[in-house]
Amino acid sequence: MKTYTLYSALASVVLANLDSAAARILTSLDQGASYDFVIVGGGVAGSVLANRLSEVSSVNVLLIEAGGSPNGNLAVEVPFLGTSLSGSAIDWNYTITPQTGLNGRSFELTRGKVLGGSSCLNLMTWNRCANDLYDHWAYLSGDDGWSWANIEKYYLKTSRLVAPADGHNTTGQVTPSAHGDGPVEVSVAGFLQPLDSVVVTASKQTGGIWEFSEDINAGNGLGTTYMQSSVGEGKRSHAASAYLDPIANRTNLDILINTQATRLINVATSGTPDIRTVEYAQSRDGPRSSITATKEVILSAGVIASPQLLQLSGIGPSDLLTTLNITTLISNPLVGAGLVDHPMIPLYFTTNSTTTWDPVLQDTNVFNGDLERWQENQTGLFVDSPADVQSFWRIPEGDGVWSSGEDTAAGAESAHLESIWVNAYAPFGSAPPSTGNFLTVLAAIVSPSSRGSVLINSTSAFDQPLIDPALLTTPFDTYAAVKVIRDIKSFLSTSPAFGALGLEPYGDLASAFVELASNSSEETTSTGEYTKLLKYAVDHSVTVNHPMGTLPFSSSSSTNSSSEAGVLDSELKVKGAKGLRVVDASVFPSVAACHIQAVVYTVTERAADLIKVEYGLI
Ligand SMILES: Cc1cc2nc3c(=O)[nH]c(=O)nc-3n(C[C@H](O)[C@H](O)[C@H](O)COP(=O)(O)OP(=O)(O)OC[C@H]3O[C@@H](n4cnc5c(N)ncnc54)[C@H](O)[C@@H]3O)c2cc1C
Repeated sequence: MKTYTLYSALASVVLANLDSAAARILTSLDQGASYDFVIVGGGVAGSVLANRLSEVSSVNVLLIEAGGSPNGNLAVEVPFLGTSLSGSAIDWNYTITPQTGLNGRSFELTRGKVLGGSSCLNLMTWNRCANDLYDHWAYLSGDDGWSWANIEKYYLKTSRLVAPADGHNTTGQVTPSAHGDGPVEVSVAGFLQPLDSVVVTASKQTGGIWEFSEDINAGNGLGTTYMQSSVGEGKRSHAASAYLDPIANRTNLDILINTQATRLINVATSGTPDIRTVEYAQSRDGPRSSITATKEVILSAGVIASPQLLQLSGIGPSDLLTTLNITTLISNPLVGAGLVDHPMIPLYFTTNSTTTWDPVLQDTNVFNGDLERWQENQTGLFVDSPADVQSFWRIPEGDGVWSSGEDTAAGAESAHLESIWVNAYAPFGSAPPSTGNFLTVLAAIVSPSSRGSVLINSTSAFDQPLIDPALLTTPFDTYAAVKVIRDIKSFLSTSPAFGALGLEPYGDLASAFVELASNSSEETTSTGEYTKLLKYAVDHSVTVNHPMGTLPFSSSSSTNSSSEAGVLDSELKVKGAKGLRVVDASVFPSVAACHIQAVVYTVTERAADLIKVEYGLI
């Protein structure tokens, strides 16, 4: 099943060819080329590292990327078309394993295969998570450098607030002082929808868990807020446009595209493995070449490919490696374990509002008109991602679910649940209805307790590993799936602002919504609401595409067998190895309860300084 099918059929007509003409971009390396740092993967983390390390003119940096350049791909540039890129040539087109928590369903997991990585295909929501996420990471790793007080300066280096595409007055919609002066452009929506003010009014009317927050990036990760996105002047601002394009004239950075790292090789003849050689190829059966970094290799291939490459190189669960006849260099069962993603349940409602953007999906002429408007002067619906408002909230302390388990969130300002408000039918796995007006509420669990894995089942880097996010496999997560739907149902039915929309649950949701039983013991009978909502969640859950945590960092002193064990030390170096670091979404030591790209940018900004300090470069 395809998770993001939104207007993919229509958008396919506007996909342009990749253009890989930027300077310093290579398709093969010169004989005898030498590099201090070799970075594998040119996504969010790899692009930031390539930029920050090559700021030092005395070092030479090589960035190896499996995909090509995103330049010239209209669907990357136009924010509204972002979801059409799932399943395209710049997607790795992974499929997750059949999910036991979802009745055996499996579906595609989108990951960018292009310079800029998944930031070229994502939905651009810009959340940096609550301060307490970073404080929790400092606590888990014993490294105060990860605390918010110390990492704030790195967040401020990632991005800057710019005006929305329509230049409207954003007073009360965002707090400028919470933003920095970095390369990624961030803005609130430049073509606000009628639904947005309804949700904001409802949040102000209702308060409590729905309370309005002027800026979700100002420290507290809770409340209903105008969504900020990595968009500037109506165009997507991604890792390659923000961090690579401006430095195309640097002569100490080479970018090798359309080239896949196939494994890492130990250069030590004895003692601690020194893993500074990268083997690479341009096709499954093509010749293998290799390059050795004089200082270190940094793996930024993302949450799926980074653990895959470690396992292919003999770093991972020794049982698994033995089964595949791979010699174990470093035995660590945590390599690839701990995969966590945010489950998301789309809820559909019909509405009597005629101001939804459903016609864009229902009529090619309307779609083309909006696209032409964007092409003319970057205005109109297509300057934004399909949603402009989001809400984050917690399951309260007194809730019975906590009697059987610890809080799954990082702290009191980190959410358990989220809703994203879309002013139309946002299709996930099925075509949109050909007529009618709709509201979609995307209900997500952002602090789930389920943990899955990424494990190779072949010795080729060209075969996808087994990716099991283990969605909805814990009692907390199934409870939270029902809870998030119920909280949204209650918000919609109690806040007067929604009254004028005439909302009615649509499709399977209509039969899942039943009146709360007067006798709570009826709740879990086959006709009770709890059972019906859980079935709805099991049948309809997808993910928000936020996988993380497959190579967690940890206390530098903890060993692989201790309870605080991780794969990396707190400076992101692979434990038990020399010359090898990992920097990407794999490294998160606990679940981040927000959309995670800004967290990856922030982590990487710190990582770049850690590397510079280690080699006396600052
Ligand atoms: C459809 C979708 C929607 C999303 N929506 C949002 C959102 O709205 N907001 C948000 O905050 N986050 C969102 N995300 C998540 C966010 O984009 C990612 O978390 C982030 O990009 C991860 O950064 P990364 O550096 O870890 O990996 P990536 O950005 O994925 O980069 C990894 C790079 O490594 C390359 N690579 C992999 N293997 C190899 C190899 N063997 N050799 C060479 N190169 C290799 C890849 O091609 C890729 O370029 C979304 C993601 C997707 C896919």
